[in-house]
Parts: sequence; structure tokens; C-alpha cells
Amino acid sequence: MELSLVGLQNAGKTSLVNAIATGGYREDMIPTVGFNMRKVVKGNVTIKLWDLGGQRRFRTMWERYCRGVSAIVYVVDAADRDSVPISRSELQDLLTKPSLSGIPLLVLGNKIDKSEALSKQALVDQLALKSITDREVCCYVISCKDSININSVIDWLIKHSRTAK
Ligand SMILES: Nc1nc2c(ncn2[C@@H]2O[C@H](COP(=O)(O)OP(=O)(O)OP(=O)(O)O)[C@@H](O)[C@H]2O)c(=O)[nH]1
Ligand SMILES: [Mg+2]
Repeated sequence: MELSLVGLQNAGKTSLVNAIATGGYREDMIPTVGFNMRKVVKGNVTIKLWDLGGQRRFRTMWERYCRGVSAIVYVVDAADRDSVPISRSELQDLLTKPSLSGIPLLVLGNKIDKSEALSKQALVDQLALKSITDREVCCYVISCKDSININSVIDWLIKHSRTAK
């Protein structure tokens, strides 16, 4: 299966790839320039992950790398409350692209190891996820640092690799 990871800079997309691939975590991450591709084998599924840069200048590439994927994974820094409105508008913008219609969406509120992180319900509300009715949407709150809910993410991904074929 093939999927794309999008979301604002510093959200933890590359950290999530590492968490899924190896369970590793580090603080001193380098911002992704453009994109990286990683292949991860989980059980009998090979997942091709497009890890996209979240800085503003890279966001126009998101659509191109989301076309034809089995799922879009949208990562949000749940502890950076000021960035959530921007995250919401970038997400809503992406989902209006006709080329991406119907692709299942997994929204992940990352960094819940931090005390200031939003709850899942607050995140669902602030990202207006209930207003997305044209595709399957699922939301988890996670921590790449403390490996919280990473297995749920992997299970969701594997489940969607089957339905995609
Ligand atoms: N506390 C905490 N910090 C995290 C977590 N996940 C990632 N980080 C930190 O957040 C910073 C950014 O992580 P990245 O994975 O590089 O973020 P990114 O979304 O790939 O950023 P771009 O590549 O610029 O789009 C790093 O310092 C990570 O260590 C987490 O679960 N908890
Ligand atoms: Mg990155």
C-alpha cells in the first residue's frame, strides 16, 4: 500500500515514520525538505510512505503526493494550540481537491505526552472533522515520543491496505 503523511512543520510526521518503522525517537530532528520516501514492512503488508515537508513552501506539493494513495495521514501537533487553526484550514483546503475525493483520512493529534496537548474531542472540534462527510475519517491522539497509540495507527493502516485492493 501507498500512503502520504501531511501536516504542518514540526507536527511530527518524520518522527511518526520512525515510530512505525523502528519504534525509535529523537529530539534533534531535521525539517523535511521536499519529501522522503520510506518503505516499511508490517506483517505481510509493505507500506510505501511519502513523508512530506510541512513548511509553507512545500504545502503546494501535498496534493500531488496524495493522489492515488490508499490513505492520507494528517499529523497535527496537539500541544501547539496556536497552530491548530492553520492546520485546520490547510486540511480543509487539501480535501477540496477533486483528485483526492474519497481517499480515507487518518488524523493524528501528536505529542499528547505534553500536558498542554488538546484532548481528542477538542481536536475533533477544532479541526471541524465532523464537517467532513465525503470520505472515511478516523482520529487518534498519539505520542511518537512515548509510543502511545502507535499500534492503533499501524492497525488502521494495515486494515486500509486490504480494503484498497
Ligand atoms: N514531546 C514530543 N515531541 C515530539 C513528538 N513527536 C515529535 N516530536 C518532536 O517534534 C519535532 C519535529 O518533529 P518532526 O518529526 O521532524 O516533524 P515533521 O512534521 O516531520 O516536520 P517537517 O518535516 O518540517 O514537516 C522534533 O523535535 C521531535 O522530536 C512527540 O510525540 N512528543
Ligand atoms: Mg519531517
